[in-house]
Amino acid sequence: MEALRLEGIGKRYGRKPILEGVSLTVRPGEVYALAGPNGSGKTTLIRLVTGLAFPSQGRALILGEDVHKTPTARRHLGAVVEAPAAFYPYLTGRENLRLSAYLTGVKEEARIAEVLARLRLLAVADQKVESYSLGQRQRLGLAAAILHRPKVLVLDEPTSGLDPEGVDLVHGLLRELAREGVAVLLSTHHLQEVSRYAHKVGILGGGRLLDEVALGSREVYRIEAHPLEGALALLRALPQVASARIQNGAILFEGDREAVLKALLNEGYRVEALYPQGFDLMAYYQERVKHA
Ligand SMILES: Nc1ncnc2c1ncn2[C@@H]1O[C@H](COP(=O)(O)OP(=O)(O)OP(=O)(O)O)[C@@H](O)[C@H]1O
Repeated sequence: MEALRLEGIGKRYGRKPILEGVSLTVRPGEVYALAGPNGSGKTTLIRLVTGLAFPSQGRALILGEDVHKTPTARRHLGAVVEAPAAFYPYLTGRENLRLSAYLTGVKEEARIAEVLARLRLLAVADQKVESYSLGQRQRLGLAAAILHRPKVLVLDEPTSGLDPEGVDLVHGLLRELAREGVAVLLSTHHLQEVSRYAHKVGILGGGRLLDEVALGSREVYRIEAHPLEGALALLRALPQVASARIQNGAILFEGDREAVLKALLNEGYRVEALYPQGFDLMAYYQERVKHA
């Protein structure tokens, strides 16, 4: 079963539709990254998923329970939505986590030390939060979110405001948590970094989920064929080709290379090279958003 399921969820503020009919699923152990230009609705979607906003349409299910109808649905959820998360400034990091532990029913003190260590906060654990840097607060927010070992973790731009070391730490942690079976949904503007370990990327634009890219399953090839424009038109007409475009004097295409080669040679095109190419998520994203 999916850990997180959105069914046609949407939000309007007054008469203004912000999001419409967004459906997606995140399975245990999967990392789902939400991307989209500023104002495309990433934060709104995350607020809907975490129950901070009420949907105008559709529903959000965590382990099969409706977030907005069943208060207990959120017991499996860990989240950082407003970053950095709010803490009592006059308490230490450890004391703040003790409070979160109490509220979420975590009894072991050792678990607090464990998450502090995991977020590399042990050195400042007994300092008041008011003395924390922005990055330290961000990491404390994540520590509080994972304290009760949630099965679903939802994060709004978890790496914003972090230094490169902090960014690596957070990506490493999310990758590990996914390996441990946690379902992770995060929003990000850092597609390149996230694409190294995310399983799916959802692209938001114009209030809708424009596309979903399953990473690791895209077969992309570069082919040098002449004449180029005619070859591109031919590839685009082939049912075995999902997408094709020109880049630096060659065609990048996604699809069945045998079928492409056969079709080009049959039509008398000159093929000089054909080789696999890593999927360029950034270029794909820009293309997708441009035509939204
Ligand atoms: N409470 C609200 N009332 C009215 N409009 C809102 C409200 N909250 C968000 N919006 C509008 O919804 C749209 C989506 O905003 P949202 O913050 O979800 O986008 P985002 O993709 O997270 O943007 P960014 O990348 O800048 O963080 C924006 O046009 C914003 O002005």
